[in-house]
Amino acid sequence: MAANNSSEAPIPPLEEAGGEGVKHEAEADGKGKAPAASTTTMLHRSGSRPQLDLSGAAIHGTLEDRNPTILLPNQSDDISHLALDIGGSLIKLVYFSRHADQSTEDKRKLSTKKRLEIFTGARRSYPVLGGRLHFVKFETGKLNECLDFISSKQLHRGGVDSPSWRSGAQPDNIVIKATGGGAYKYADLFKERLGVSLEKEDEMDCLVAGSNFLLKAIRHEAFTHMDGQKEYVQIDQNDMFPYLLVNVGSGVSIIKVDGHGKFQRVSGTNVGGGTYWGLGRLMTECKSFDELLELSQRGDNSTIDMLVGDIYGGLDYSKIGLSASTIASSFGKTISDNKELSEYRPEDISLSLLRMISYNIGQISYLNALRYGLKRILFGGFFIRGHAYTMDTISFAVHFWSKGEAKAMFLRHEGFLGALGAFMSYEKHGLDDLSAHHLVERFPMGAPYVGGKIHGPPLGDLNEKISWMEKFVQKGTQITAPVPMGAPATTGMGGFERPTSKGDILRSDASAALNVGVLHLVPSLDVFPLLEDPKTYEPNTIDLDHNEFKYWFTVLSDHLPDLVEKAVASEGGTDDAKRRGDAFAHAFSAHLARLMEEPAAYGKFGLANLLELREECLREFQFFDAYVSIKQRENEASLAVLPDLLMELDSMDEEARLLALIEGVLAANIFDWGSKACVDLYHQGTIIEIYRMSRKKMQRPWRIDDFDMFKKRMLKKDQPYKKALISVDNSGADVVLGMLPLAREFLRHGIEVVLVANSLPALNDITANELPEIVAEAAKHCGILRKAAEAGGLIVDAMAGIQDDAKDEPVSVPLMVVENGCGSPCIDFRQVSSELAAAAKDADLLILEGMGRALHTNLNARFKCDALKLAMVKNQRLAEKLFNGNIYDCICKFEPVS
Ligand SMILES: CC(C)(COP(=O)(O)O)[C@@H](O)C(=O)NCCC(=O)O
Ligand SMILES: [Mn+2]
Repeated sequence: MAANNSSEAPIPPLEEAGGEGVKHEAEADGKGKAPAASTTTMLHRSGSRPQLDLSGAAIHGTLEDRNPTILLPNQSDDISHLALDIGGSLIKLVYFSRHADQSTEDKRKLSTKKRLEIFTGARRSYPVLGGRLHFVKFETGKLNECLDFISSKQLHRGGVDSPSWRSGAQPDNIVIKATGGGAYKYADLFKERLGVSLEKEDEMDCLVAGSNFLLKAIRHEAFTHMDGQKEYVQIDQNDMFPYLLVNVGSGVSIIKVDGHGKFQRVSGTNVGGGTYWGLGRLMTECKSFDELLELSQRGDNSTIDMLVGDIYGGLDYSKIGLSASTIASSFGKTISDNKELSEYRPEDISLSLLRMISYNIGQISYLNALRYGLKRILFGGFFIRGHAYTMDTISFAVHFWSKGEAKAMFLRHEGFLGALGAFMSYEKHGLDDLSAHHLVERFPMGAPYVGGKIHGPPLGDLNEKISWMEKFVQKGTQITAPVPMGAPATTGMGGFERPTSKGDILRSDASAALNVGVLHLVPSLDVFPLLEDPKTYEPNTIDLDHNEFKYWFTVLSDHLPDLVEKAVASEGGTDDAKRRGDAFAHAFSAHLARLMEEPAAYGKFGLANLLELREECLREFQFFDAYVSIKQRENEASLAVLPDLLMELDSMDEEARLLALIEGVLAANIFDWGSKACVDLYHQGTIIEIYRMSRKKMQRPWRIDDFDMFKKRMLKKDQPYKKALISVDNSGADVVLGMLPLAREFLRHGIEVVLVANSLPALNDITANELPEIVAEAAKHCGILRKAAEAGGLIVDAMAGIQDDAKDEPVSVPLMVVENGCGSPCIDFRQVSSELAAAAKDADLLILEGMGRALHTNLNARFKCDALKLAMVKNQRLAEKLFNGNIYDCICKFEPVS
């Protein structure tokens, strides 16, 4: 295991390890809108390269606008960057697709923007638009497939929606950024087949730029892998450097990274992925890298390697800390065995090779880390392929040699460093100052189905996706991912016994692909400014460990038929809707199955992510609002009884009213179509009957009951609240009979109110688009709401024909509605809409309502302003786990800042 010194070692070829059995891809083209991506500017790529064409730029908008839109008349409405890393074995593609133009901003958004003085892209000379970053790979041997892919999507011409494509015009001199040896080798072919020139980018530059980008912009990109356990590590953006980057391709490059664009290739080794695959191919009859890796799962290297115990008569050499199972000499046993190659099991050969090479890489990396005093070693490159045993072996070597001082880390996008770096080298993609909060990672329905004979996901439209899913289901391909996750047994300090494997099929490469989703770029997302400490903030209340996941797997699977029925009905119950419904159910079940196998498969995954995944899957099959008619029905029924409720409330004194209002919120939070228990309940009566019953049951003290503390603070005359952010939850009684009357009380106290609602539908949650209409309806019966809604720009014209019971009241504080940037039943305050972030700046009270936003997430979140968390617990297990309580318990948790 001699380390190569950089001065003597042959410079390894800078390409990736790989082989057959790898196709594409971790991408899909869901048509669902990303939350809150709102843009008005027209941008496109010019004919020659994907850059902004600034000619004829003009300011668009009024002069008072702080940050007016800049109209670029010569830009098309689509900008798409494509970059390639063409290695010896694999071609990696990274491309950016812009969202379709979403300039149709509704009145609410425009007036809110103005009121809150929201601007996007203030730090840039031009705004960056929302879009998606896709990661795709092909075997280099199947270059034609890659060219067909680029051509079918017209990626080299800005995508199929770009004007140049639609007009059929053939732009000349298109330049695509590319790195890797193939950028030289295949330049002519690209020119011939696609008419594009490849602009070569230095491979080291690209690796470093790609790695820096990932660490900076993607949350939980890096992870450690020890004894089968994956643990995500959040690297502090301000403390990223220095680190050692080890890119394990066909050969290995070792780079010391000191900053952005600041690095030095300090070493390398020619014993890398290519060596494993090359020797393996010669010594076994494997036809692909993956096959070889799969064999190692069942190998026993002690039949080939000379172990310490072989030399010491089965004993440890404890004086120097070597256990009997330590490999003394890789392949050493074969010297004295007198056996032919064919007499060794290919499984054992593969494992010996894998261990020899992985240890060697780990050791050389450690020595270089030691040489430069570095503690962090990041491993990338397609040799790793998300293969648990490879990662464990490398980690073990680093841990062993450094005596635990240095840490081996791996990257989820390990194979795409070069391609990402090439992508970053476009001068004006505008992505350099992105932060994690701008990127939302989504796992499209194709993700669980990579590998096997059917490759996916489908590249085209919805119909293709569905038929692909149907084909998949017919074939009955197993939805299992037996990536070995069991802890390999270690014996003392020396090394591992044979790896424990969970099955015979290795989906190493597939799992590597599964570990990355499509990155949705939503420039209008922000960190919520009232978070006490965004760095330590964790939205999920409960860790989704294996046990917990098992529970949620059952709950969500059981709920699926009902959800599909609602979704299909929401689309008219047509045959097409039924087909989509089936496809959705299969896609979501497959995700669940995949996560059941490996809970960390999609990065750090909590219940919030799981519930959001379900909504995203629905959108992917074009179910944009499964509960639309239920929501409408419940809104109407609730609005009909609202005047009576308001009258009843108005007859009470201030203190009694406040209690009735909070009781009302808790009682009405029962209308939750995501909870099995509640859905069962709905069969027993009308919405109004259930609401009455729920109110009657409101017995204090509630399971958490800070009401008195809240009342005291709320009614403090010398220090009234100024502005309350009220995050609402469900449609119908919840918002109409619960939250609106509470908001009205705040307005009555002269407190400005901002209602915060979902950007996209999720179950029966009310959305920010739907809310103004409900406020307007309610305002017909209530002067306070009407004046405030008018002041907040929610109602533009005073409505005719309504009783004007508020004409004598002074000009009201405003009532506004903002969207939260989410399309999920939960909320992650690291990624909220810029609208909400702007509205939050001077708020002194935050109210979170509902199980999703106040219990599953944010129960333990701390804010810089007072916070009131209100919810009814509609799940027995959660009630027990969090509060040692029971289903239908109520939570009123008040957390004043001082
Ligand atoms: C999806 C939900 C979080 C929505 O609850 P809400 O925020 O509307 O109070 C909730 O319905 C839930 O946790 N359901 C779990 C499934 C069940 O208990 O049947
Ligand atoms: Mn809800």
